[in-house]
Amino acid sequence: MSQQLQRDDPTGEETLIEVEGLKKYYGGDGVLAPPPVKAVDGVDFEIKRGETFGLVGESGSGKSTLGRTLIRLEQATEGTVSFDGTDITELSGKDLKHWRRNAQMVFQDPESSLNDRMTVGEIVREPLDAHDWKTDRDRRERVRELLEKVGLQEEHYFRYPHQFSGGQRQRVGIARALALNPEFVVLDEPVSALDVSVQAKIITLLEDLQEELDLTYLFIAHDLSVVRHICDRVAVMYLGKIMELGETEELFNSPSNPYTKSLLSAIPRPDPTATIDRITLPGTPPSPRDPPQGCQFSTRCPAKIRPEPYQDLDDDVWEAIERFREIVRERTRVELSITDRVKRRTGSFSKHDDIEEAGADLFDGVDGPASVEEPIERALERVKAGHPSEARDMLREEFGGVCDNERPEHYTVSDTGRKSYCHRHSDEYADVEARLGRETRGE
Ligand SMILES: Nc1ncnc2c1ncn2[C@@H]1O[C@H](COP(=O)(O)OP(=O)(O)OP(=O)(O)O)[C@@H](O)[C@H]1O
Repeated sequence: MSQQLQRDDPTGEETLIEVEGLKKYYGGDGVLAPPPVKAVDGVDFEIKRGETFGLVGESGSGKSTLGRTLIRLEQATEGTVSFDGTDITELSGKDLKHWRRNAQMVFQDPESSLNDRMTVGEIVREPLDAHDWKTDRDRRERVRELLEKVGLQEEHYFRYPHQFSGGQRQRVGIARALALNPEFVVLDEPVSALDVSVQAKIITLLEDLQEELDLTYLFIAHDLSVVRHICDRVAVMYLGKIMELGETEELFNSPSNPYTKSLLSAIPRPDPTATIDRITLPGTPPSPRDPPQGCQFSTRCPAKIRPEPYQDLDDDVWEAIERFREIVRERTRVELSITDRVKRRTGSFSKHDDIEEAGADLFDGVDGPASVEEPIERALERVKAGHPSEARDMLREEFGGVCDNERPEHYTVSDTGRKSYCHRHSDEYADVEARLGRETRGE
């Protein structure tokens, strides 16, 4: 049942960008370096010509990095990005410079992305100069034309960004991005920094420009209502991975992935009597330097699959185990000083002694079988001795199921080709709905 995301093309529309196995890691070079930050950790998808493709997810999930890597502002660590059939991760020198005209970016914060010492005319003109575009006179003419296109006036040419409102500055940013007539534009939170009334105007402008200039957009956003309004398809990211990808309305109306469900359940609804249960995620997202071994979402997933021996364990006990594992994982993030390490070696380490209390709080009044107590006790001792990573691994071995240990596949979950990254879509397990329904009904 597994397929790569880019293989299916139910719409038959033309592909502009095809992404395969794309990874972008930061750091991690050298023997003594800490592990790399896995900002984008293996994504596959395609963007159709003329569409607006949305990218959503919590802060730090890798959206901006993915956008930047698609247009070669970052060099991919692994994988390919084909633009109209050319693998742009391989381009260099003149070929890269020439290709850059095709793909541009509009940034979130028009305040800091525009050089305050240059006039608006100079800012918009800069890419034309850099690419030696036609003559001086043509460039000036082009800038005037662009200012008009984005709703600014000719007299704005000689003004400076600080003389403009946030919305006007973003118009300048858009004019600059369009200067070289790109086919593809990455819009990285283009309206997040603006007042709501201004947001609507900029969104309308972007839609009009798309229509007029046949643009293809990658639209990165936190605000899900804006995404729902503007995007044809959406990909939901978590910890460098695409959790679900599909047509916007369908994905918003009937999400399949537990992460998408929890993300969408947090949107305030116009009808307060609507019976959508809010899913509150426990814990914090793991560090992208040390992502979970199995599904990226496994440490917080409300639909996580339990291992066979614990299928019938009391829910309260299971919940306490999961929370205890979270606390132990948090301890693995604590950096130890040299003194701490010496103390650890001499057996006088006490920094993590409070784990005892946390464990007592969690398991107090919870009646678990001896088979649970014993591994918890062993883990407590390892944490206290200053080895939380060992405790974490022991706990995973004992209580970890398929979600903790194996990366899921992307399953096709609808007739339109929507994909979701979750073990529960396999026939072997109860589906997400069944599990979350049970959870919210308190069964
Ligand atoms: N140049 C860099 N060097 C090291 N780590 C980086 C760099 N750029 C991004 N990261 C890390 O990569 C991860 C993904 O960051 P990214 O900015 O792509 O996420 P995001 O989803 O766009 O978040 P936000 O919505 O806050 O912008 C984060 O952990 C971030 O700290």
